[in-house]
Amino acid sequence: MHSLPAAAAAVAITAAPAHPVSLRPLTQVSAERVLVADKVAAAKFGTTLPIDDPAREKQLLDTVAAKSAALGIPPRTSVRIFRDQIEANKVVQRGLFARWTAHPDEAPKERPDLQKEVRPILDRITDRLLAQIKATQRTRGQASCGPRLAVAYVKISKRDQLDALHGAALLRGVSSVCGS
Ligand SMILES: O=C(O)C(=O)C[C@]1(C(=O)O)C=C[C@@H](O)C=C1
Repeated sequence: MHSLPAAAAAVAITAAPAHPVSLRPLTQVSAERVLVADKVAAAKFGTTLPIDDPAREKQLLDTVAAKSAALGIPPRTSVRIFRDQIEANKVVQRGLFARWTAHPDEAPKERPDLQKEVRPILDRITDRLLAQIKATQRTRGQASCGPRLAVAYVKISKRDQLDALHGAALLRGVSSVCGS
C-alpha cells in the first residue's frame, strides 16, 4: 500500500467533486422563498407598508455580500442571484395584492408581523441559499447547468404544486443561477 504524498493527499481531499452537484436543493429553497412571499404580502396588505423596501433590500444584499466573502463565494455572484430572489418575491406580492384587491373575500384574515415573524424566516432562508450557492459553485459554471436547472424547476414546481403565479416567480428567482 503506497501512501499519497501530503500535497497530493491534500488535493484529493479538497478538489471539487467530479460529478455535478444537484441543483434541486437550491431550487427547493428558492421555491420556499417564493412561498414565504405570501406571508410577506399578508403582513403588508391593507397597511401603509410598501411592497418595495429599498432599505431592507440594501441591508439584505450587504449581508449576502459579507457572508459570501466569508464563505469563499464571489459576492457579485450571490448578490446577482439574491437580486433575482427579491424580484421573485415582489412578483408574488404584486400578484397577491392584485388578487386580494379584486377579490377581498380571498384576502388573508390574519396579518403576520413582518419584522418579528416573517423577516426572520427569510433570514434563515438566506443562509440556506448561500450554502447551496456555495455547494453548486462548480456545477453552475458547467454547460449542463441550464438543462439541470430546468429539470429541477419542473420537479420542484410539481412537488410543491406551485400555481402559475408562484411558478412564474420561481422562474424569475433562479434566472441567473447558471453561468457564474
Ligand atoms: O422584507 C420585505 O419587506 C419584503 O418585501 C421581502 C423582500 C425580499 O425578497 O427579501 C422583497 C421586497 C422588498 O423590497 C424587500 C425585501
